Amino acid sequence: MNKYKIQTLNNISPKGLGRFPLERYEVASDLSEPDGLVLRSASLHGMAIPPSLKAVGRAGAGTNNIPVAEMSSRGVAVFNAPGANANAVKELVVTGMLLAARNIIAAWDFVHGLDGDADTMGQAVEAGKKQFKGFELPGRTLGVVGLGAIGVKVANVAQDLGMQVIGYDPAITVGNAWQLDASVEQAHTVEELLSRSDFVSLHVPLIDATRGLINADRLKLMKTGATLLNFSRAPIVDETAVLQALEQGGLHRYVCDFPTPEARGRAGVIALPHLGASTQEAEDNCAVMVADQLRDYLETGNVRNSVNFPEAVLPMTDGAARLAVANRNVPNMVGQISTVLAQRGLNIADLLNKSRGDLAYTLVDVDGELPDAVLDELRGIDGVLSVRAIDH
Ligand SMILES: NC(=O)C1=CN([C@@H]2O[C@H](COP(=O)(O)OP(=O)(O)OC[C@H]3O[C@@H](n4cnc5c(N)ncnc54)[C@H](O)[C@@H]3O)[C@@H](O)[C@H]2O)C=CC1
Ligand SMILES: O=C(O)CCC(=O)C(=O)O
Repeated sequence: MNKYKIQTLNNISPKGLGRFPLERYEVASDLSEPDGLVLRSASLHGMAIPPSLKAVGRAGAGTNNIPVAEMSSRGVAVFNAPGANANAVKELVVTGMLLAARNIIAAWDFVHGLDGDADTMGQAVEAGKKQFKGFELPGRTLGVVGLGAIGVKVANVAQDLGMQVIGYDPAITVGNAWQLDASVEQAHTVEELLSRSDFVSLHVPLIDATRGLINADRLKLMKTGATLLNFSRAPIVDETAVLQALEQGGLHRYVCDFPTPEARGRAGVIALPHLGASTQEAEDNCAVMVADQLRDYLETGNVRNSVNFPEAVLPMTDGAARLAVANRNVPNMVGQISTVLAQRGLNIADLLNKSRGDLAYTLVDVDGELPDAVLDELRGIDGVLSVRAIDH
């Protein structure tokens, strides 16, 4: 049996990579003809996609670094690790609110600039500290844009800290709505949320609809002295407009995880080096989750937590050979697939067909073996994107 080849494009937690058994997998950062890629923030945009590729595992949440539509058109499944780093981001958002509220960065810099003996330093501390007087969180309003895995955790912890919380997410899932503290209030528009919040925290994916979500016009709606936190992605915020709002005194702080040359060192900007998911726990959780999902997909064809393929789980039929076909979601694809199998005298023992948007996915267990000629014939059907016999 051939080994599956997994290429890593970033440092991936050994705990996750350890889920690929050595007798069935070769895992390396440098190998040819990979079956699967595992990555964090490495960009696949513009990269040549090897024809051998069957699956991509994003050990994290955001998939804007992956050309998902192109992967779909090649029948390549893309997986991520929903929620696996959400607690890490939540903790950094709370840190960000406190850094902003208590003027910690400026105070820290002030202490670094002190010199002299203990008495001199003590006097400077007591004289200087008044410039860093902050404010407390209870009673302040936090607006959370995007109530997914991270947004819900941020909303709930802020509620626990005594804050008023309002949230905006027109596509909140039922599962996330169940997780949300009942006291979190719904904002009906981004504008309403911005105008009512002392802190605004963004937790949306970078997609066309969220690019530039926070622009000059919307910044004008924010309360004077409010703080904006962006732990989502840089382009969700119009940074030029944010820097202007800081300079004009409308905005108190901009806390973000995405430093740029323009923002670095500017008054009011607290920029961190994309640290949201950088905890041992989150790195382990993400790597383990995507490794398990990739293994399941490669070894059984089952799909869990894909961002482009439908969820598809079919127990393996004993003694059967499994076929996995990704195709365009158009009529008569299952009919054509089963006709080819019937013409080749292959009996279908079990079948699952699921669709998601423009893509459909079919798992077929057939009695006996699946000759290569059958796979080639299936690949020739108009609308078929990828065909795989599961090697088990
Ligand atoms: N700084 C860091 O290290 C990290 C950053 N992230 C970023 O955070 C984003 C969110 O992560 P998760 O919460 O795990 O994702 P998620 O998919 O669980 O939640 C995203 C939520 O945003 C909502 N949404 C989408 N468009 C919206 C819009 N226009 N207005 C309001 N809500 C909208 C969705 O309905 C969904 O509920 C990721 O896509 C990624 O870009 C995620 C993890 C780590
Ligand atoms: O892997 C990382 O550190 C980045 C995490 C992230 O941005 C994400 O999960 O979307």
